[in-house]
Amino acid sequence: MPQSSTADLPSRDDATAEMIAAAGDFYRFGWLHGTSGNLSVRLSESEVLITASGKSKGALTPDDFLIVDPQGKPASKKGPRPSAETGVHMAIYKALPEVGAVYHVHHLHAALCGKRDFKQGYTFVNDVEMIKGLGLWEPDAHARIPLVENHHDLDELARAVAAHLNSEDFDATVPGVNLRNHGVYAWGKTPADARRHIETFGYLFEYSWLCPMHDSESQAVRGFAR
Ligand SMILES: CSC[C@@H](O)[C@@H](O)C(=O)COP(=O)(O)O
Ligand SMILES: [Zn+2]
Repeated sequence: MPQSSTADLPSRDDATAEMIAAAGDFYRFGWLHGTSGNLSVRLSESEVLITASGKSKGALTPDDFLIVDPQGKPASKKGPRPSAETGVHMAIYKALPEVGAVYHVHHLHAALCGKRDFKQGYTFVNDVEMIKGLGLWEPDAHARIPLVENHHDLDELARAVAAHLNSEDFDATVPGVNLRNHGVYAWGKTPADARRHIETFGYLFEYSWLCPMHDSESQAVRGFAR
């Protein structure tokens, strides 16, 4: 699992604290109903700390995390089972060596936008201040938040995400992907970056769904000036 620098990677305790705090907030935002969602943080070139499968992410304790290797295999035979979607996390770390954290939530508006936009393959956002939360600061910044088909077979899902990240369509300036009828994955160099990106996607999907002239194309069609 090569990456540019391992110097700034967090300790297990710090990564655990970051994920418990982020997941608790995402749960209270209504993005992690039931046992949905999963979170991981890279600890070293060969270790990722990930949430255990089937836990309420609103009430995680340090025992609800385990270390897996780059293939997603648990480091210890004892302890909880890793997230069912460990393969998706590993596909992201493999394709994007600079990534240090991957967070996944089931955001309602992401699922709604995914249903609406699946044919075009992305949700288009522009003309909204919050786009800066993705690190896009140009005055005319826009983002095509990509949509990938969901698969019940989780190995197939991991392969679909890997194929997207390695495709010509992949735009590295947009730090996430929306899975059709499922939820959003966002990543970042640090846990704080991944958290900011998840929260920004949450806002952008709600805005896109709730605002009938949410992008410049829709504004033009409806005759709205900027
Ligand atoms: C609550 S069903 C959702 C799961 O199928 C999955 O998509 C999910 O997000 C949580 O799976 P988990 O194995 O707990 O990490
Ligand atoms: Zn999920």
